[in-house]
Amino acid sequence: MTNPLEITDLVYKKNQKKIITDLDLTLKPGKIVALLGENGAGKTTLMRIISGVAKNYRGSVKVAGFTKEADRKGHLSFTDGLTGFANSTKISNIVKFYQILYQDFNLKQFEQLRDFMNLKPDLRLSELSKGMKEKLVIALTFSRRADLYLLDEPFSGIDAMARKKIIKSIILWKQEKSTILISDHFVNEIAAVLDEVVIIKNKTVCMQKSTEAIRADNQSVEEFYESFYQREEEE
Ligand SMILES: Nc1ncnc2c1ncn2[C@@H]1O[C@H](COP(=O)(O)OP(=O)(O)OP(=O)(O)O)[C@@H](O)[C@H]1O
Repeated sequence: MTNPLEITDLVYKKNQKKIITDLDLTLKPGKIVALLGENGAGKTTLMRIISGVAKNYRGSVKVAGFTKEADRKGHLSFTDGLTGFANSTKISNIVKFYQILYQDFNLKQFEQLRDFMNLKPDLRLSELSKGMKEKLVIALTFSRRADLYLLDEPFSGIDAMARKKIIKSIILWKQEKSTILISDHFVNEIAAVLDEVVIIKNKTVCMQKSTEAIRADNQSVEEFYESFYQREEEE
C-alpha cells in the first residue's frame, strides 16, 4: 500500500535563511503521529510545505504517491487558519465553499462534527472565540476523505474538557487507513491516541519512534519527550 507521506532531502529557505534542511520523513498508513518540537522548530513550516501552501523548497514531497501540488492537495486535508474568509462570513457559507472546492467533502459528516463541537451554523467568524475557531477547523478538516490529515496545534484555545472529548473521538473521524499528523505542545494529552512521535530539532527530523517502542522502554510518551531534551542538553 502507498505511504500517505514520503519526504526526502527536503530543504526550505525563507529570506536566505535555512528553516528546514536535509529532512526525511515517511509516514505509514493508518497512523496517528505527533509532530513535536520547540517554538520555531519548523512544525508549521513543514505542514505548509506538505500541503502545498509553502512553495520553492528543494527535495521530494509525496502525498499518497503524488508529487504534483494539485494531486497532493486532493489527497490531504489541511485547514490553513481560515484566513481567506472575511470576518463576516457565516459558518454555513464557509461550508458551501468547501463543498464546491472539495469533491470529497462530506456534508453529513460535517454536520455531525459541527454538532459535536456545539457550533451553530449561523455564527459568523467574527463571533467565534479562538477555541470555537479551532473547533471549526477540526470539523472542516475531518469532513473530507483524505489519506493524510494535517492538524497544526489544533487545541491551543480549546478548554480542557472539550479537548479531552475531541482527542478521544479523533480515531472515529478518520478512515482506518488514513494517517493524521498532529503538532502539539501538550504531548501528554494526546499520548493515548498516538502511534508514533516525530521530533524536529536543528531544522530536521531527529527522532521518529513508535509509542509502542517508547512504552516497551517503560516510559510514557511525555517522559520520553522530556528525557530527549535533557539528553540533548547534556551532550
Ligand atoms: N514569515 C517568515 N519569515 C521568515 N522566517 C519565518 C517566517 N515564518 C517562520 N519563520 C521562521 O521559521 C522557523 C520555523 O517556524 P515555524 O513557525 O515553522 O515553527 P513551529 O515549530 O511551528 O513553532 P511554534 O511551535 O512556535 O508554532 C522559525 O525559526 C521562524 O523564525
